[in-house]
Parts: sequence; structure tokens; C-alpha cells
Amino acid sequence: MADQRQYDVIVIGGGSTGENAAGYARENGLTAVVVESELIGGECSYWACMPSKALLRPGEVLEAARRVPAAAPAVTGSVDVDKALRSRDKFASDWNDEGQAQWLASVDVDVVRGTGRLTGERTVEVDTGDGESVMLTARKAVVVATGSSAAVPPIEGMRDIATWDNRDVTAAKQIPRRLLILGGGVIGVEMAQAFRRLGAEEVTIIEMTDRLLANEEPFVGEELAQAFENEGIRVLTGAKATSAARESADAPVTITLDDGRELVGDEIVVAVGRKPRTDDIGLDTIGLEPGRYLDVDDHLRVKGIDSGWLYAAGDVNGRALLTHQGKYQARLVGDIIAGRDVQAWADSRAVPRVVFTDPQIAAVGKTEQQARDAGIDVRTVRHDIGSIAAGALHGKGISGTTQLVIDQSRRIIVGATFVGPGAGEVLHAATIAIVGEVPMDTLWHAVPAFPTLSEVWLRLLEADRGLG
Ligand SMILES: Cc1cc2nc3c(=O)[nH]c(=O)nc-3n(C[C@H](O)[C@H](O)[C@H](O)COP(=O)(O)OP(=O)(O)OC[C@H]3O[C@@H](n4cnc5c(N)ncnc54)[C@H](O)[C@@H]3O)c2cc1C
Ligand SMILES: NC(=O)c1ccc[n+]([C@@H]2O[C@H](COP(=O)([O-])OP(=O)(O)OC[C@H]3O[C@@H](n4cnc5c(N)ncnc54)[C@H](O)[C@@H]3O)[C@@H](O)[C@H]2O)c1
Repeated sequence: MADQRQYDVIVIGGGSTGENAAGYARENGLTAVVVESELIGGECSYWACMPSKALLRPGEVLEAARRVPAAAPAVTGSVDVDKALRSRDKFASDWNDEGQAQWLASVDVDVVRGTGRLTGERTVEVDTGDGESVMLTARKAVVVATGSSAAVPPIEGMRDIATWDNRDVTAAKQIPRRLLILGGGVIGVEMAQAFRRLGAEEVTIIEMTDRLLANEEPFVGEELAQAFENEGIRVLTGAKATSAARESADAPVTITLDDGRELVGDEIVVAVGRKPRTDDIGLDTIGLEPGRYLDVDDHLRVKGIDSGWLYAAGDVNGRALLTHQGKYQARLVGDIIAGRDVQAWADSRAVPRVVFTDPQIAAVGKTEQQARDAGIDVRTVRHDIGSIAAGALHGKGISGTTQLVIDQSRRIIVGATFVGPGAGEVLHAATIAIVGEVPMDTLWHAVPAFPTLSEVWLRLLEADRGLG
């Protein structure tokens, strides 16, 4: 007979979202178990945020020194690739989840290793992979936090050849000489620059829309493309790949575009977006369609499920595919299941996004177009980060547009974008302004220290007043 256990909360998927959901449920005095089929910590820890940022950092530091004339002569070499890859391994905890397992144990959350599938209301069967199974029953709730995986576009030949997804590229053991990247979104641009600065001779981004980072302000994609071309990264926008071919996994890959051009690389990264990991988690047993994002309400309850026992948080609900947003939802889920009256609203109004390229890109809230589409009375103000003292202190050639999207009727900020060094650190002030609906006249009294990059805030507020 299968091992049978009962908990208040069952979490399927122990990524950054799932482990936090369980931890917060436990904080609220509920018993909780996490079911995990691979590594506790999920994509972010081992094949996403952490290794990708570790791959970007060495090149960023060298470039920062090169921009300061008195420091530049000291930069006589290039990035030590072996050390960079070793450092990446460390940031990915050598793909070992002992530390995260210990954290769950320390907060008194149980873990069942194996693949979890819903078998009906409040029940989950875990296939532990050794021919055994564990039957779990939830007294209160089941939280699905199974995340997402790389989508593969419907391009002839693409599924038949060896390609790199986010796992392959972030865990790469060597730097290909020629790297093709399909998709100029967040993964595409970060990995293009990381690999170029780690020594790839030819890096080509193939993006089907008319610009990089198409979900952000148009100036973002334009400024990034210019920076990329200056450092030898080829950016092809409006490029439609029609077929992919490769004789063997070791042979070069050829991508053919609809205008007949052929692009050849030693590897190809496919980074065209994500798909939810809901194919095989037993959704059919509770009347839901497998393979789709789990549509949730603002209490993160899956729509269409009676008595509200099923929740979905993190990438799997498709609301905002970012670690910090998944963890935000996890904190809320822990409270909601415990009976507190809280709702997720920041993940539609104030999602902070940082792209760790050089120049760095940071944005929160609505773009100008999204604000107009929402019927907001929009005014935008801009300033170049290179023209403030801290920008100049960062070295030669620093520039980058910063912009606030202001709701004129309410005199509050609804969106902000910063391009340039330290953009990600300047961003949180904008997140607070949007979440707190801080009036522009009040922001005038939030004085940025001199000479910090945050001084760009003063320039933007001056621009709003028609000064400067
Ligand atoms: C290359 C890359 C870089 C990124 N960089 C950043 C960044 O810098 N900052 C940022 O905020 N976001 C970043 N992201 C996004 C971030 O990685 C995700 O938003 C985040 O990992 C989502 O967490 P999650 O817990 O919802 O899902 P996941 O991390 O995918 O975790 C889901 C877990 O569920 C497990 N699982 C799945 N199905 C089952 C099952 N049936 N039974 C048991 N277990 C199961 C999986 O093994 C996995 O451990 C990046 C993404 C990529 C791909
Ligand atoms: N720094 C960060 O926070 C960070 C870093 C990496 C990833 N992420 C998260 O991971 C998610 C997935 O990243 P992603 O880059 O895969 O998705 P994305 O949605 O950011 O970008 C996908 C890009 O691929 C393009 N595309 C789609 N089909 C194509 C095709 N057939 N040919 C050419 N281009 C095509 C799209 O137009 C788009 O520009 C992001 O939504 C982001 O939330 C975050």
C-alpha cells in the first residue's frame, strides 16, 4: 500500500516560488510539504538568474574599468574564461540543492522527492521514481508552483536538431566561436552580451519583431542595439527564421531566413519565451486543460475550481515571469491560505524588471503606450543619465535615457524606465512611488544624495516642472 500522508498545504514544485509558499504557510502555523522532481530552488538558482548573472559580471567589471581613463591602462587582458565558468558553477551551487533542502528543513517544511500529479480534489500522488508512490492529502490547499520551460517555435527542422535552451546556455562548459540566438528578449540579450564578452567571435541575435526587448519602451531596444553593435554583436530585427538544419550535434547549425539569408553558428540558443509546466500534473483529473497557464484571480486561486482549494503561483500562472514576483505571490499565498484577507495587485501595477546588460535596463509599471492604452492622461519626461555628475563619474561614453510616465490627472507616476549604469539600483524608488501613489509634489521633497545616480530623479522632477 502506498505511503499516505496529510498536510494542511501541499506545494507541487520547489522552485523559488514553491519553497517560499511552503515557508510562509508554515510561518502561519500550517503544516506544509513540498514535492520536487529535480532540484529544490528551481530554475532561478541553477539555470536562470544566478548563473546568467555570474556569466555577465566579469565582462561588466572589465568594461567599467575601461571607461575610466586612469583605470583603463590597467586592463591589459581579457576575462579569464575558466575562472568565469568556475565562478558560475559556484553561483549555481554546483547544481546541488543541499543548502536549500536544509533551509526547508530548518523552517519545518517536509519535502517529498518525485513527480507530483493531482489525482482529484486536494489529493496529489508523488511518483518517487523507484516504483513507489506517496499519496498526499491536503486539509486546506494545494499550491501549483511547477514553473515554466523554454518554448520551441514552430520553425521547420527546429525540433529535430540539437539546440541550447536556457539550461544549456547558462550551464555551458565552453564558449562557442559562433553563437546564434533566436529571440531578442531578456534571455537573448543577456546571453548575447555574456558570451560575446566571454570571447565568442560572432554573436548574432535573430529577433522577429522590429526591436530588441519589444515589451519595453522603444528607446530601450534602440539604445541597446546600438551598444551591442559597438561591441560586435550583430542584431537582426524583423528577421523571420523559416528553417533550421544541422547534420549532427557537433556540426554547425544553419538558420534560413524568409529573405533567403543563411546564418551559420556553432550553437544556437532558443530564447523565444516560455511555456508553463502543466502538461503532466493531473489537471485533467480536476476538469482543467493540461499545457496551459493556470489562470488565477487576485487571491491566486485557480479559476474554475470549486471551493477554492487550488492555488497557482510563480511562472505557472503567467502573471509575471520573474523570481521576485513569484516570491511576492508565494508570500501572499501563505497568508491567504491561512485566512488573511490580502490580494495580489502589485503584479499587475508595479512589476520591476531589470535586464542585466551593459547598459543596464530597468523598468517598472506601464510603458507610455500601455498607459495610453489604459486611457490614462499621459505625460512623459526624460533625462540622459550621462549628463548628471554620477553618470560622468562612471566614465567616458556613458549615456542612457531615463523616463517617467506620469498620470497627469492624478499627478502620480505610473511607469518608469532607466537605461544606464546602476539602473537597477535606481529603480526601487520608482517602484515605491508607483505602489505608494506618491504625488509628484511630495516627490519634490525626496532629495537624492549628490553625486549618486539617483540624482537623475531630481532632473526628471525638474523636467516635469518645466525646469532645466
Ligand atoms: C535564463 C534566465 C534568466 C533569468 N533571470 C532572471 C533574473 O535575473 N531575475 C528574475 O527575477 N527572474 C529571472 N528569470 C525568471 C526566473 O527564473 C523565473 O521567474 C523563476 O525561476 C520562476 O520560479 P518558479 O518557482 O515559479 O518556477 P521554477 O523555478 O521553474 O520552479 C518550478 C519547480 O517545480 C518543479 N516541478 C515541475 N513540475 C513538477 C512536478 N510535477 N512535480 C514536482 N516538481 C515539479 C521543477 O523541478 C522546479 O524545481 C530568468 C529566467 C531565465 C530562463
Ligand atoms: N533579468 C531578468 O529578470 C530575466 C532574465 C532572463 C529571463 N527572464 C524572464 O524569462 C522570461 C523568458 O525570457 P525570453 O527571453 O525567453 O522571453 P521574452 O518574452 O523576453 O522574449 C522572447 C523574444 O523572442 C522573440 N521571438 C518569438 N518567436 C520568435 C521567432 N520564431 N524568431 C525570432 N524571435 C522570436 C519575441 O519577439 C521576443 O522578443 C522573460 O519573460 C523574463 O520574465 C528575466
